[in-house]
Amino acid sequence: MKVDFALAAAQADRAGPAVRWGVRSESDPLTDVLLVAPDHLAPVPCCSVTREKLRDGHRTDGDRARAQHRALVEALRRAGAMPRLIPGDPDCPDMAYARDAGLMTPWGLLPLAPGAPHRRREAALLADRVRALGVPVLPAIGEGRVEGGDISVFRDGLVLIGCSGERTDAAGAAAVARLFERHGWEALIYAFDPHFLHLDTQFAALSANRALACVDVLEDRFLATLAQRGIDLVPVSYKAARQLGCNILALGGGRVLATSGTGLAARLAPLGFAVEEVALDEFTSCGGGVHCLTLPLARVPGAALRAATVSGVRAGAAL
Ligand SMILES: NC(=[NH2+])NCCC[C@H](N)C(=O)O
Repeated sequence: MKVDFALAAAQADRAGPAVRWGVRSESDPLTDVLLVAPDHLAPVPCCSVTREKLRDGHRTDGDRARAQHRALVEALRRAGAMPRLIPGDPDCPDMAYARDAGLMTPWGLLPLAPGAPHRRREAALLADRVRALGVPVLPAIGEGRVEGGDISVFRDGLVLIGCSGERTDAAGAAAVARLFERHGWEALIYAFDPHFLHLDTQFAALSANRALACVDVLEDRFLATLAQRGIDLVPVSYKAARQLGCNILALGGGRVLATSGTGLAARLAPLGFAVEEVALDEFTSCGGGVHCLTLPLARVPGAALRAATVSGVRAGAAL
């Protein structure tokens, strides 16, 4: 699935001024989402899950990865979100994890500063490609290291920032916190061990007051802080989290996309969530799931109706 810049620009033109770029939460209805084509996906021994898979003989099957990615794109489209697919780069084997090199804020895309050396080039590439879609791009983060998998723009006024010291360090976390605090948001920084890679492998929003959480791994102080903010947690085991079972994407209105095989659909149905599962083992074997593969560009409160009404037009313009 090759996508070039001319096509990206055409997508931008057809989207027109109707798109309200920006994300104020992890669970408002998702209307526009960026993905990076996985043509150059390869397992890099840069995180615990991938190291374990390589030890067990895993090799990426490119055709299978592309087919799984296409199914993810289709699931997003069916859910009323417009997928924007940009090309990856031959020197960036992890760039399909679109979440990590940039952060969509309420004020535009913030190019980040990945801590993993092999991912550093991604930030500038992503920023250029996102700009070509017509999305406002902010000045890049100036200090420290930050990856998007560590940031949860949880709900309007509250951002959570994971800080392992490796992918995201104290200076980078503080720089992101300052940006949000300048706009009157509360920013909470949570320090954890680099073994767990990113905050989004242990924690992900389901709604404005509920999240999936690997409670065995998250520290009690952080769990208490979440409880004080009125956030209820649905526990996920450490084994499930290693299979990216925490790494879900809330679509808004109680709809959720998850990696298949995690049993979340049955667990979340009684809580009123409709979970669609997508097979993504080519990607989970390289350490990332649905949340890592998607970078929301626009979430619009109350947009479900709009997405449903115009989905024919929007789908026609996508990809
Ligand atoms: N947001 C995420 N959890 N991304 C997962 C990225 C996985 C990738 N192999 C890396 O280690 O960088």
